[in-house]
Amino acid sequence: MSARILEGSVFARQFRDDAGRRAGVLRETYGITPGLAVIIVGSNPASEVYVRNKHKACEELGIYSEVIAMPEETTKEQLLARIDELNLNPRIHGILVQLPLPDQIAAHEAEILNRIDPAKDVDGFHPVNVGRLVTGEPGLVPCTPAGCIRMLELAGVPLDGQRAVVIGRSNIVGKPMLHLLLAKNATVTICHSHTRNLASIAREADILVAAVGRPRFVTADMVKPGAAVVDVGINRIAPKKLVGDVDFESVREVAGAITPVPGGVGLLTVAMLMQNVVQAAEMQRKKA
Ligand SMILES: Nc1nc(=O)c2c([nH]1)NC[C@@H]1CN(c3ccc(C(=O)N[C@@H](CCC(=O)O)C(=O)O)cc3)C=[N+]21
Repeated sequence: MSARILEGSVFARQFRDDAGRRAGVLRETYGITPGLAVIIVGSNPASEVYVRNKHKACEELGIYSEVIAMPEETTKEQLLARIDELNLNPRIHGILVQLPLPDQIAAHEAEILNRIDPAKDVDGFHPVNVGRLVTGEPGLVPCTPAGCIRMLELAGVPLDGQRAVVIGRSNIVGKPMLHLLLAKNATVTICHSHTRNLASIAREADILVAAVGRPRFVTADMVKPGAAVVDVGINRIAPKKLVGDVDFESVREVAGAITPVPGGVGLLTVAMLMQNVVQAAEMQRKKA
Protein backbone atom coordinates (compact mmCIF):
# COMPACT_ATOMS: atom_id res chain seq x y z
CA MET A 1 0.00 0.00 0.00
CA SER A 2 1.18 3.49 -0.71
CA ALA A 3 -0.24 6.64 0.87
CA ARG A 4 -2.40 9.21 -0.82
CA ILE A 5 -0.23 12.30 -1.31
CA LEU A 6 -1.92 15.43 0.03
CA GLU A 7 -0.61 18.06 -2.41
CA GLY A 8 -0.39 21.48 -0.79
CA SER A 9 -1.04 23.20 -4.10
CA VAL A 10 -4.49 21.60 -4.46
CA PHE A 11 -5.72 22.82 -1.07
CA ALA A 12 -3.87 26.14 -1.21
CA ARG A 13 -5.69 26.87 -4.46
CA GLN A 14 -9.05 26.44 -2.71
CA PHE A 15 -8.05 28.66 0.23
CA ARG A 16 -6.78 31.33 -2.15
CA ASP A 17 -9.92 31.21 -4.30
CA ASP A 18 -12.01 31.77 -1.20
CA ALA A 19 -9.77 34.63 -0.02
CA GLY A 20 -9.85 36.19 -3.49
CA ARG A 21 -13.64 36.00 -3.66
CA ARG A 22 -14.02 37.66 -0.25
CA ALA A 23 -11.41 40.31 -1.14
CA GLY A 24 -13.54 41.04 -4.23
CA VAL A 25 -16.64 41.57 -2.07
CA LEU A 26 -14.74 43.96 0.20
CA ARG A 27 -13.46 45.90 -2.80
CA GLU A 28 -16.66 46.06 -4.83
CA THR A 29 -19.20 46.47 -2.04
CA TYR A 30 -17.24 48.52 0.46
CA GLY A 31 -14.30 50.03 -1.47
CA ILE A 32 -11.83 48.31 0.85
CA THR A 33 -8.61 46.76 -0.47
CA PRO A 34 -7.22 44.37 2.17
CA GLY A 35 -3.62 45.28 3.03
CA LEU A 36 -0.76 43.30 4.60
CA ALA A 37 2.51 44.62 6.01
CA VAL A 38 5.39 42.21 6.57
CA ILE A 39 8.34 43.42 8.65
CA ILE A 40 11.64 41.62 8.14
CA VAL A 41 14.56 42.56 10.37
CA GLY A 42 17.98 41.62 9.00
CA SER A 43 18.38 38.95 6.36
CA ASN A 44 17.64 35.25 6.49
CA PRO A 45 17.49 33.19 3.28
CA ALA A 46 14.56 31.01 4.46
CA SER A 47 12.56 34.08 5.41
CA GLU A 48 13.16 35.53 1.98
CA VAL A 49 11.56 32.52 0.24
CA TYR A 50 8.53 32.84 2.45
CA VAL A 51 8.22 36.58 1.94
CA ARG A 52 8.53 36.17 -1.82
CA ASN A 53 5.79 33.50 -1.94
CA LYS A 54 3.53 35.64 0.21
CA HIS A 55 4.06 38.71 -1.96
CA LYS A 56 3.17 36.73 -5.11
CA ALA A 57 0.00 35.43 -3.45
CA CYS A 58 -1.07 38.96 -2.48
CA GLU A 59 -0.53 40.22 -6.03
CA GLU A 60 -2.58 37.39 -7.50
CA LEU A 61 -5.54 38.16 -5.21
CA GLY A 62 -5.42 41.94 -5.40
CA ILE A 63 -4.32 42.29 -1.79
CA TYR A 64 -2.16 45.33 -1.09
CA SER A 65 1.20 44.24 0.28
CA GLU A 66 4.06 46.16 1.82
CA VAL A 67 7.38 44.60 2.77
CA ILE A 68 9.27 46.60 5.38
CA ALA A 69 12.92 45.57 5.45
CA MET A 70 14.76 46.87 8.52
CA PRO A 71 18.53 46.53 9.07
CA GLU A 72 20.07 43.78 11.20
CA GLU A 73 21.05 46.29 13.93
CA THR A 74 17.49 47.66 14.39
CA THR A 75 16.71 48.36 18.04
CA LYS A 76 13.63 47.19 19.89
CA GLU A 77 12.44 50.80 20.15
CA GLN A 78 12.72 51.34 16.39
CA LEU A 79 10.79 48.18 15.67
CA LEU A 80 8.07 49.02 18.20
CA ALA A 81 7.73 52.49 16.65
CA ARG A 82 7.25 50.94 13.21
CA ILE A 83 4.56 48.59 14.58
CA ASP A 84 2.78 51.55 16.23
CA GLU A 85 2.62 53.32 12.85
CA LEU A 86 1.20 50.25 11.11
CA ASN A 87 -1.35 49.75 13.89
CA LEU A 88 -2.71 53.22 13.03
CA ASN A 89 -2.39 52.92 9.22
CA PRO A 90 -5.90 52.41 7.76
CA ARG A 91 -4.56 50.80 4.54
CA ILE A 92 -2.99 48.00 6.58
CA HIS A 93 -5.33 45.32 7.93
CA GLY A 94 -2.70 42.70 8.75
CA ILE A 95 0.77 42.96 10.30
CA LEU A 96 3.31 40.14 10.41
CA VAL A 97 6.76 40.38 12.00
CA GLN A 98 8.86 37.69 10.38
CA LEU A 99 10.49 35.30 12.85
CA PRO A 100 13.15 34.52 13.92
CA LEU A 101 14.30 38.00 14.94
CA PRO A 102 18.05 38.83 15.03
CA ASP A 103 19.83 37.95 18.27
CA GLN A 104 19.94 41.43 19.85
CA ILE A 105 16.12 41.73 19.85
CA ALA A 106 15.11 38.05 19.94
CA ALA A 107 14.93 38.24 23.74
CA HIS A 108 12.17 40.85 23.35
CA GLU A 109 10.10 38.78 20.96
CA ALA A 110 7.05 38.62 23.24
CA GLU A 111 7.02 42.37 23.87
CA ILE A 112 7.32 43.00 20.12
CA LEU A 113 4.54 40.60 19.12
CA ASN A 114 2.31 41.93 21.91
CA ARG A 115 2.58 45.42 20.43
CA ILE A 116 0.67 44.39 17.29
CA ASP A 117 -3.01 45.36 17.46
CA PRO A 118 -4.78 41.99 18.01
CA ALA A 119 -7.25 42.98 15.25
CA LYS A 120 -4.30 43.13 12.79
CA ASP A 121 -2.43 40.11 14.17
CA VAL A 122 -2.68 37.86 11.09
CA ASP A 123 -0.13 35.41 12.58
CA GLY A 124 -2.46 34.85 15.55
CA PHE A 125 0.48 35.07 17.95
CA HIS A 126 -0.85 37.86 20.21
CA PRO A 127 -1.94 36.58 23.68
CA VAL A 128 -5.45 37.93 23.04
CA ASN A 129 -5.80 35.73 19.96
CA VAL A 130 -4.15 32.80 21.73
CA GLY A 131 -6.74 33.20 24.50
CA ARG A 132 -9.59 33.29 22.00
CA LEU A 133 -8.33 30.09 20.39
CA VAL A 134 -8.13 28.35 23.76
CA THR A 135 -11.62 29.45 24.84
CA GLY A 136 -13.18 28.94 21.40
CA GLU A 137 -14.07 32.59 20.71
CA PRO A 138 -13.68 33.82 17.12
CA GLY A 139 -10.25 35.34 16.44
CA LEU A 140 -7.20 35.14 14.18
CA VAL A 141 -5.65 31.66 14.21
CA PRO A 142 -2.00 30.85 13.33
CA CYS A 143 -1.77 30.14 9.58
CA THR A 144 0.14 26.85 9.58
CA PRO A 145 -2.06 24.88 12.00
CA ALA A 146 -5.24 26.44 10.61
CA GLY A 147 -4.19 25.40 7.10
CA CYS A 148 -3.46 21.83 8.21
CA ILE A 149 -6.88 21.42 9.82
CA ARG A 150 -8.72 22.85 6.80
CA MET A 151 -6.72 20.56 4.51
CA LEU A 152 -7.59 17.48 6.57
CA GLU A 153 -11.27 18.43 6.49
CA LEU A 154 -11.26 19.06 2.74
CA ALA A 155 -9.41 15.77 2.22
CA GLY A 156 -12.16 13.95 4.13
CA VAL A 157 -9.90 12.78 6.95
CA PRO A 158 -12.13 12.21 10.00
CA LEU A 159 -11.10 14.12 13.15
CA ASP A 160 -14.06 13.64 15.50
CA GLY A 161 -13.21 11.00 18.11
CA GLN A 162 -9.89 10.19 16.41
CA ARG A 163 -6.54 9.91 18.15
CA ALA A 164 -4.27 12.79 17.15
CA VAL A 165 -0.63 13.05 18.18
CA VAL A 166 1.33 16.27 17.70
CA ILE A 167 5.10 16.06 17.96
CA GLY A 168 6.36 19.51 18.99
CA ARG A 169 5.04 22.10 21.46
CA SER A 170 5.91 25.45 19.89
CA ASN A 171 3.64 28.46 20.29
CA ILE A 172 3.52 28.75 16.49
CA VAL A 173 2.49 25.22 15.56
CA GLY A 174 2.27 22.58 18.31
CA LYS A 175 0.12 24.40 20.86
CA PRO A 176 -2.37 25.97 18.43
CA MET A 177 -2.64 22.62 16.63
CA LEU A 178 -3.59 21.00 19.95
CA HIS A 179 -6.48 23.44 20.41
CA LEU A 180 -7.71 23.24 16.82
CA LEU A 181 -7.75 19.43 16.92
CA LEU A 182 -9.49 19.51 20.29
CA ALA A 183 -12.12 21.87 18.87
CA LYS A 184 -12.76 19.20 16.20
CA ASN A 185 -13.33 16.62 18.95
CA ALA A 186 -10.09 14.70 18.43
CA THR A 187 -8.33 13.11 21.40
CA VAL A 188 -5.01 14.91 21.38
CA THR A 189 -1.58 14.07 22.78
CA ILE A 190 1.45 16.35 22.54
CA CYS A 191 4.92 14.77 22.45
CA HIS A 192 8.16 16.70 22.93
CA SER A 193 11.83 16.30 23.80
CA HIS A 194 11.09 14.99 27.31
CA THR A 195 8.45 12.46 26.22
CA ARG A 196 9.17 8.85 27.09
CA ASN A 197 8.21 6.16 24.56
CA LEU A 198 7.53 8.73 21.87
CA ALA A 199 7.52 6.16 19.09
CA SER A 200 4.86 4.01 20.75
CA ILE A 201 2.65 7.06 21.40
CA ALA A 202 3.06 8.22 17.82
CA ARG A 203 2.08 4.76 16.62
CA GLU A 204 -1.35 5.15 18.25
CA ALA A 205 -2.16 8.19 16.14
CA ASP A 206 -4.85 8.24 13.46
CA ILE A 207 -3.56 11.75 12.70
CA LEU A 208 0.13 12.36 13.26
CA VAL A 209 1.47 15.91 13.05
CA ALA A 210 5.24 16.40 12.97
CA ALA A 211 6.48 19.85 14.01
CA VAL A 212 9.80 19.20 15.72
CA GLY A 213 12.29 20.84 13.37
CA ARG A 214 14.44 17.71 13.04
CA PRO A 215 15.02 16.35 9.55
CA ARG A 216 13.28 12.98 8.87
CA PHE A 217 12.58 12.48 12.59
CA VAL A 218 9.41 10.44 11.98
CA THR A 219 10.22 7.02 10.54
CA ALA A 220 7.91 4.26 9.30
CA ASP A 221 8.06 2.31 12.58
CA MET A 222 6.44 5.32 14.36
CA VAL A 223 3.37 5.36 12.11
CA LYS A 224 0.16 3.35 12.42
CA PRO A 225 -0.82 1.76 9.09
CA GLY A 226 -3.33 4.00 7.35
CA ALA A 227 -2.67 7.10 9.51
CA ALA A 228 -2.80 10.63 8.09
CA VAL A 229 0.67 12.16 8.47
CA VAL A 230 1.07 15.94 8.34
CA ASP A 231 4.64 17.17 7.97
CA VAL A 232 5.12 20.73 9.19
CA GLY A 233 8.94 20.57 9.11
CA ILE A 234 11.05 22.68 6.77
CA ASN A 235 14.69 21.62 7.16
CA ARG A 236 17.31 22.79 4.70
CA ILE A 237 19.88 19.99 4.68
CA ALA A 238 21.84 21.35 1.70
CA PRO A 239 21.69 24.62 -0.25
CA LYS A 240 18.94 23.29 -2.54
CA LYS A 241 17.65 20.32 -0.55
CA LEU A 242 14.61 20.79 1.67
CA VAL A 243 13.25 17.92 3.79
CA GLY A 244 10.48 17.70 6.35
CA ASP A 245 10.33 16.20 9.83
CA VAL A 246 9.02 12.97 8.26
CA ASP A 247 11.06 10.40 6.39
CA PHE A 248 8.75 10.64 3.39
CA GLU A 249 10.02 7.68 1.36
CA SER A 250 9.61 5.11 4.14
CA VAL A 251 6.50 6.60 5.79
CA ARG A 252 4.54 6.80 2.54
CA GLU A 253 4.58 3.00 2.41
CA VAL A 254 2.74 2.79 5.77
CA ALA A 255 0.57 5.91 6.02
CA GLY A 256 -2.88 6.32 4.49
CA ALA A 257 -2.22 9.94 3.56
CA ILE A 258 0.88 12.14 3.77
CA THR A 259 1.93 15.72 2.97
CA PRO A 260 5.19 16.18 1.01
CA VAL A 261 7.97 18.73 1.71
CA PRO A 262 8.31 20.94 -0.24
CA GLY A 263 4.90 21.26 -1.83
CA GLY A 264 2.86 20.51 1.30
CA VAL A 265 2.13 22.50 4.42
CA GLY A 266 4.32 25.49 3.40
CA LEU A 267 1.94 26.27 0.57
CA LEU A 268 -1.05 26.05 2.93
CA THR A 269 0.60 28.52 5.30
CA VAL A 270 0.89 31.20 2.63
CA ALA A 271 -2.69 30.63 1.43
CA MET A 272 -4.07 30.76 4.99
CA LEU A 273 -2.24 34.03 5.53
CA MET A 274 -4.25 35.47 2.65
CA GLN A 275 -7.43 34.28 4.35
CA ASN A 276 -6.35 35.84 7.64
CA VAL A 277 -5.66 39.20 5.96
CA VAL A 278 -9.13 39.14 4.38
CA GLN A 279 -10.69 38.05 7.68
CA ALA A 280 -8.90 40.89 9.50
CA ALA A 281 -10.19 43.40 6.92
CA GLU A 282 -13.73 42.03 7.25
CA MET A 283 -13.62 42.26 11.06
CA GLN A 284 -12.19 45.78 10.99
CA ARG A 285 -14.94 46.90 8.62
CA LYS A 286 -17.64 45.59 10.97
CA LYS A 287 -16.00 47.30 13.97
CA ALA A 288 -15.50 50.65 12.19
N1 LIG B 1 5.84 35.68 11.78
C1 LIG B 1 6.05 34.58 11.05
N2 LIG B 1 5.01 33.89 10.53
C2 LIG B 1 5.22 32.77 9.77
O1 LIG B 1 4.25 32.14 9.30
C3 LIG B 1 6.57 32.35 9.51
C4 LIG B 1 7.61 33.11 10.10
N3 LIG B 1 7.32 34.20 10.86
N4 LIG B 1 8.89 32.74 9.93
C5 LIG B 1 9.27 31.62 9.09
C6 LIG B 1 8.18 30.59 9.03
C7 LIG B 1 8.35 29.66 7.85
N5 LIG B 1 7.24 29.91 6.98
C8 LIG B 1 7.12 29.39 5.70
C9 LIG B 1 5.94 29.44 5.00
C10 LIG B 1 5.83 28.96 3.71
C11 LIG B 1 6.91 28.38 3.06
C12 LIG B 1 6.74 27.88 1.68
O2 LIG B 1 6.13 28.51 0.85
N6 LIG B 1 7.30 26.71 1.36
C13 LIG B 1 7.24 26.14 0.03
C14 LIG B 1 8.50 26.47 -0.77
C15 LIG B 1 9.76 26.09 -0.07
C16 LIG B 1 11.03 26.34 -0.87
O3 LIG B 1 11.03 26.13 -2.10
O4 LIG B 1 12.04 26.71 -0.25
C17 LIG B 1 7.05 24.64 0.15
O5 LIG B 1 7.16 24.12 1.28
O6 LIG B 1 6.77 24.00 -0.85
C18 LIG B 1 8.10 28.30 3.74
C19 LIG B 1 8.20 28.81 5.03
C20 LIG B 1 6.43 30.84 7.57
N7 LIG B 1 6.90 31.25 8.75
